[in-house]
Amino acid sequence: MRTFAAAPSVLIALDFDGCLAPFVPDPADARPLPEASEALRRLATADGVQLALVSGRPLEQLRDLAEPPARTWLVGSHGAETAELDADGTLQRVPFTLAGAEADLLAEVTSAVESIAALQPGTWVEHKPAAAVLHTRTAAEDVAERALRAAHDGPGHWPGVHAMRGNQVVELAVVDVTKGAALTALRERLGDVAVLYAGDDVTDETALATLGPGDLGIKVGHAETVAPFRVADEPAMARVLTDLASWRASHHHE
Ligand SMILES: O=P(O)(O)OC[C@H]1O[C@H](O[C@H]2O[C@H](CO)[C@@H](O)[C@H](O)[C@H]2O)[C@H](O)[C@@H](O)[C@@H]1O
Repeated sequence: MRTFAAAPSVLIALDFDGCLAPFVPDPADARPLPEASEALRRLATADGVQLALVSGRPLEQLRDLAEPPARTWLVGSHGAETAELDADGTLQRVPFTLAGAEADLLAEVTSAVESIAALQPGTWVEHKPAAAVLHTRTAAEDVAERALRAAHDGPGHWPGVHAMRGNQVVELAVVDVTKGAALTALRERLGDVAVLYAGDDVTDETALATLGPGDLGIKVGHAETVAPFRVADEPAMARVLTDLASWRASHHHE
């Protein structure tokens, strides 16, 4: 981490749920830990540091829940949407629209997933610009597993549909995106930067897999990973960001 902190120019790219924000039953209640938010505020004003949040959340939701510092890059919907946050909180979007056929497919997928949720008590459907997400955190374990399998093996296998298992969710997207491809595009846009990426979920593995020499990959939690480093949970991740903010500040003054 000290070597990374000493690089002239760094991109610190972070997953949201399960990395900055602890899991909660209602996704609308998720918030970053205060220590993580404070560290991001310090990092945002440090020389040579760029910040990015890379999330499965739609962009506006990510901005409203995470309240990131101005000039933070936001990647939403697992990479389908990208924007930079202005000083006044406006999203400067890299354009994204669904093609007509994708929009039709999304309507069909949404209706199929709604039918599954209607049969499995405690499950519900989240609607995103390019995906429908079946949530099962508030269902009994056997019901959750049945619902996830039905969505994954049913509409999840339709041509043009990309199924992603997440933490007690399955997301069916009508565009072929990954956090890894989005992180690579962001790195190309920013030029010569060392990249720190941290995340907890399977979807974060595509981003962690893009990292190379000079970068820093951190897995949050106990799941299998390609990342060389690991922290136990969200509070431990917040401490990493706090240390990084301090080291970055002291390195700058050396
Ligand atoms: O890429 P992320 O920032 O980690 O977002 C992934 C998904 O996060 C949300 O769902 C997860 O967090 C919820 C709130 O803690 C929890 O209730 C749910 O079980 C988790 O899977 C969000 O609702 C999804 O849209 C994101 O794709």
